[in-house]
Parts: sequence; structure tokens; C-alpha cells
Amino acid sequence: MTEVVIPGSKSVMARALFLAAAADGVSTLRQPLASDDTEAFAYGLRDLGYEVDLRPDVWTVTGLPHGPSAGERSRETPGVRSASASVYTRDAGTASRFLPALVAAGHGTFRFDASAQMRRRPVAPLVDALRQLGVEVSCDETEGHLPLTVHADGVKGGTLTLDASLSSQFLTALLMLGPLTTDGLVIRVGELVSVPYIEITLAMMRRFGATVDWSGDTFTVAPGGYQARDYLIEPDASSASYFFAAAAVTGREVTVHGLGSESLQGDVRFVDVLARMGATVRVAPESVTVIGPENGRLDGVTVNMRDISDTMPTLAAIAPYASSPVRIEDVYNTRVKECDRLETSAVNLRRLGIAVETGRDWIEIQPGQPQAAEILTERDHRIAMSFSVTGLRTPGITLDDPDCVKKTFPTFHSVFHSAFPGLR
Ligand SMILES: O=C(O)C1=C[C@@H](OP(=O)(O)O)[C@@H](O)[C@H](O)C1
Ligand SMILES: C=C(OP(=O)(O)O)C(=O)O
Repeated sequence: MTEVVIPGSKSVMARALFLAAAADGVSTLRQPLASDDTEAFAYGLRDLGYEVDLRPDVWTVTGLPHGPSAGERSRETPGVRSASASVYTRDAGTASRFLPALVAAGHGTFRFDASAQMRRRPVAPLVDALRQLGVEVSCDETEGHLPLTVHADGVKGGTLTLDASLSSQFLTALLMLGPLTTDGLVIRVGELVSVPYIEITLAMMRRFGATVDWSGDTFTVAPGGYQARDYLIEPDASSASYFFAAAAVTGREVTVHGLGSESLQGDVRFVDVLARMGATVRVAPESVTVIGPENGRLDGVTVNMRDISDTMPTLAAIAPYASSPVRIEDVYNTRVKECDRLETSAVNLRRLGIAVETGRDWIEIQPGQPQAAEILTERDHRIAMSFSVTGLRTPGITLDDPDCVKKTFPTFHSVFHSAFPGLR
């Protein structure tokens, strides 16, 4: 049995950094994830005037509370310390969506830019929602995309409607803004996507002292700011999926501690798909174990991955080893992530000699023995990590950009090949 130590959750880190920055007091984030996404977030906070101390085992953030909880606040000392700043959020969807909402509660002019990859990704629903709240936001080149500029002068609050069908991150950003407004927020939504990430947001907001309610299509957030706290970052369930998938296709046994039935992350449920395919899965409150079938034969499956779509590439990459087709459905929004993941997964599976069909929001993969080929990662960390699993049973699979894993898991290659020695 192999015990794998998985780094902290990128999603939990991004929320913790936002909440700590907005809180009244000093917060400590233990077992932090140090990756390109989380460093982009932390350095972005520093650019905005927040004090952020990064050490290997703990990140410390000194909050600059906003709104009424900060008591009487002169305009010279708004939530964010700087009255103007330029922030570069690299490839990070969380920093790119969450930080503009944070600064909206402050006072000043704040410009956000990002990598070409992130500039391609949508932010229009967030921009529209901030404008409904009276926040002056301009998209400096292409409407609905970064770079953008926020001319902030605090947010009174009130009721808004949000299109949350393309990404849950817009809703997370607005929810976390809610306690920083004078009157609180009522957010009306239609169709939701990636709902488990909303549940992470609600849980963490409450842990940092906020009052938030979800009833049907309405989220209600009270004013009152946040309280600093000591926070232990749980391991990243999406990062763990590659190790669980590797166990499933190699007949090995893998255990990850710190993840389990008490985890905040929906992507833990990826192991339920592996169980449906024939793996043995044990989920305890604080650990998950996956044991692959000894003969390496997995059953095909049809699965809706709307809630756990970051693990769609993981499943697609091991699908050829199943004895019947694997069909993944209801994952349209994977087309607007780091790359068009449905198309990129299909292109790479075909490069491996595997028959694949795709539709607007689905992909169907036929069984087959992959051939050696170079994977075109499109600089997408999840494509790189997913097809590394494929390579455990097919020597000669290489990556055109192995370093792109740094977005969420800089040590992936060393951890992965230590966990599965002699399989490459
Ligand atoms: O809120 C978050 O931390 C995330 C939400 C998800 O994005 P979508 O809501 O756009 O699916 C997920 O893909 C991403 O890796 C992290
Ligand atoms: C989509 C992802 O990241 P983000 O949206 O946070 O950039 C991801 O990590 O798969």
C-alpha cells in the first residue's frame, strides 16, 4: 500500500486568502499550497497593500476589514490599503474572479490583467453583477474579459441577479463580497454549475464568521465582515484524483490522509466513479483508499460530471483501459477552463490511437490500447497530470509542457513517480 501526501487544496487556499485579507485580525493558513495559482493570489494581495507572509508551513495574512465591522473608517484607510494598484493574476481563475470583488469593497482604482490563457476565459457575469451594485468596472480591451479596471468606492449592497451557469467562481466572488457591503447582499441565480464549490464557499465564509443563507435560487448574505482565524488547509481532492486513478489502472493500493467523508471538496466523489468501474474504494472521515482490480480490467461507465468536472480529464485519460465505452456528460463548462478540455482530451486520445466522439457537453471514449505519443497539454495542468496516468500502462507517452503542473501541483512529477516506481 502506498500512502501519498497531497499538497493543499487550491480552492480552499484561494478562499482562505480572500477571507483572511478581509477579516479583522491576523489569520494563519497551515499546510498551505504553494503553487502558481496561490502565489498569484498572495502576491496580488500584497500589490493591494495587504501584509502577507509566506513560509513553507504557514502563510500569515493581516486582514484589513471593510465596512461596518471595521467601525469608523476614514476614507484614507479603506479595506485595501492602496488607493490604486495593478495586479497580474497569471493563469489563476480564482484570483482573477475573486480579487476584483474584494477591491470593490475598498476605495481606489485597481487594474487586473492576466496571462493570455486567462484573458480568454469569461468574466462577463461577474462584471455585470458588480455593475448592478453600482461598481464602476471597465473591460480595457475586450468586453467580458481581462484586463479590467475597478473604480471602487465601497458597495452599499442590495439585490442582484447573476448568471452562474458558466462558472461557479462568479457566485463565490459575490458571496464573499457580501459581508463587506454596508447592507448585505441578496443574489438571485438561475442554473448553477460546479455546485460543490459553492458549498466550499458557504462553509468557509461561516468558518470566518459570516452569516449566509441559501434557499432555492436565492443566496442571502448579511453585512458584518469576517473574523480572522487559524485555518488548516485540507489536501487537494482534484490533485488526489490522479493517484486514485493510477491505483485503479495498475492494481495498486493508494491511500491519501486528510481527505475523506468530512472533506469540503466535491472532487473527493471522483472515487465513486472508480468504484462503479470496479475499483475497491474505502472512504473514512479523514482518509481515502483506492485499490485497483488485480487484472487491471475496469468496467466502462456513463457518468454526469457536472459537479466534479475538474476530474473529467482524469477519467478520460484512463477510459481506454476500460472494457467498454466511457461516456462523460454535462460538462460543457470544461470548454472555458484553462483550455477547451473536451476538445483537448479528444485530440490527445486520438493521438494515442483511441476512438473518441464529442458533443457540445459530452465525450465518449472507446476501449483500446494507447500507443506512445506526445501529449499536447495546451499548458493545462490537468491535461498534463491526467495523461501521466495513462503513461503508467503505456511507455513512451510524453508531455510537451510538463512544467505546466506548477499551476496547482509543482511537485507532481516527483511525487507521482515516487508513488509508482518502475511503471514508467
Ligand atoms: O471556485 C473554485 O475554487 C473552482 C471552481 C471550479 O470552476 P468552475 O466553477 O468554473 O467550474 C473549478 O473548475 C476550479 O478548479 C476551482
Ligand atoms: C479550472 C481550474 O482552475 P481555475 O478556474 O481556478 O483557474 C482547474 O484548476 O481545473
